[in-house]
Amino acid sequence: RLLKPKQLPLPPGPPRRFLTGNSHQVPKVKQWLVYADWAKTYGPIMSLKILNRTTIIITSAKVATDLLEARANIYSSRPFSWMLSRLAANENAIFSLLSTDSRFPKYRRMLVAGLNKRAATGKYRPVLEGAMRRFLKGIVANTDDYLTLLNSFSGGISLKIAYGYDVQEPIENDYFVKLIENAEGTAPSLVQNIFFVEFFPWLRFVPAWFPTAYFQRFAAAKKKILDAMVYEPNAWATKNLETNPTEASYYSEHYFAEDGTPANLSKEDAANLMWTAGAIYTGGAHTTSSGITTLLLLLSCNAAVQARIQAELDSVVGSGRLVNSDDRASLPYLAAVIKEALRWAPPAPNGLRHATTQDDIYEGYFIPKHAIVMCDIWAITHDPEMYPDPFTFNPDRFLGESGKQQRDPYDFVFGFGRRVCPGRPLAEESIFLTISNLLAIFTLTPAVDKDGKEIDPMKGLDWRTGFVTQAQGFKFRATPRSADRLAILEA
Ligand code: HEM
Repeated sequence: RLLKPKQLPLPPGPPRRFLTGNSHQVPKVKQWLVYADWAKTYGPIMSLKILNRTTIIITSAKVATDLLEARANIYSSRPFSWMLSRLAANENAIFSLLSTDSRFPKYRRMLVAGLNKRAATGKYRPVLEGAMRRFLKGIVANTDDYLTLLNSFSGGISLKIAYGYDVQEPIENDYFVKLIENAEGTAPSLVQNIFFVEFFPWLRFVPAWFPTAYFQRFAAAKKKILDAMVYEPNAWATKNLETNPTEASYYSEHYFAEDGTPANLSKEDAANLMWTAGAIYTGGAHTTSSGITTLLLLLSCNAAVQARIQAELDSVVGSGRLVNSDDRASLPYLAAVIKEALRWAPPAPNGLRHATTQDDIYEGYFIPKHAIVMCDIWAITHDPEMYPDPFTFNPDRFLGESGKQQRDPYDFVFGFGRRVCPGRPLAEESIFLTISNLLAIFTLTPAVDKDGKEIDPMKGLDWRTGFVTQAQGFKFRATPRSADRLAILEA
């Protein structure tokens, strides 16, 4: 007799407590390491119960491909959260938007078309090159401040592409750059903490002044931050386009009709534009800079890898000009280095949470409708079966005949199925341009202590917890390879 799906067991997981389930075990920091560790006991598909909600955790490429890709029709929604979606009013943002919402395919189409490779290497090329030059000049002035420089770099690209907005100097004081910097961690704080309103939705009617309604006041404060990131640049863009209609950006492309007059968008289309432009601004802000930070870390302590990249650059590009997008296909070693760095430290190690839209069965396990599905991308890119010796940074694994057989980590690092990152072409291009030109002009070495001894950047290294992680607490030096090369930056 066939069992009904609900009679099948959930995937295994750590032992649960009566009523509260696994709530006491939910890791607060570096979740990707904890889940990878649990997988050694419970296998590549696990389940947690947090009060009455099921979370499925995937830690292998096979399960991720079987479910998030092959069954994308079931696994491509986002979890509904009373705190994030409703009380902080973020349900229209693509990161929270349910796949069953009629706007979902529209948002995706707009973003995929707006951020594709042709756009990244064509109309947005001057934006990426300008941001790269600003970053490299900042490195000349003060290498120690590279984190601020990087956040301004990726924030600046997103703002220019999304709205046509030029960041103001000094960049770290720019209003919109500051807005996004201050918003870091806002959305995770609404979904990673356990709020009872998620399990007893009637609590949302408890007024904010009520002494126990801390969650209402918390959500209201976060709503202000999340709203500002979407409404304020949107208001700036519409106003700017009245006086500056030639500014090319994602926003202006939708705002004007083909004949150059305002397209008189319907209320719905104007809202879609506001939310998708907001997705470029927020989605692009920390991810690319996380990838570049990892490369700075790895390159500064790998002289041999750097020397090989520089030799490749010198033979393909020479020393008389900056590297540009047309060179990318001729620089396979550099491509392997960047790929390996993103495998070694995926910027979004836990990805973004998916959710199911119907009951499902996988390998004899029951996966309920509305389950939260998390994929531990870090665990996959550190699977020793797929990437032998996974903790070693080894770009050679992607080169030569055996390199061709190697599974591409970008299949995981940018997420899955219908939710796969629409910003990937832009991210790849900006990382390539920055790292190639950095090494064309400078050589990186670890920072030195007061006695002139090199400090091992891996010692005392830490990683930020959040949707996007970033290496913290290391320093490096950037020495110009020659005065002539440095001069190209100013040309
Ligand atoms: C190295 C850089 C980047 C990495 C590693 C990265 C990674 C990811 C990942 C893992 C997801 C979740 C996919 C899923 O749910 O399965 C995602 C979603 C997304 N990313 Fe990126 N991303 C990067 C850069 C960017 C950039 C530059 C932009 C925009 C300019 C962007 C915009 C988005 C958007 C809008 C989504 C949400 C898609 C959806 O919910 O349907 N990302 N990204």
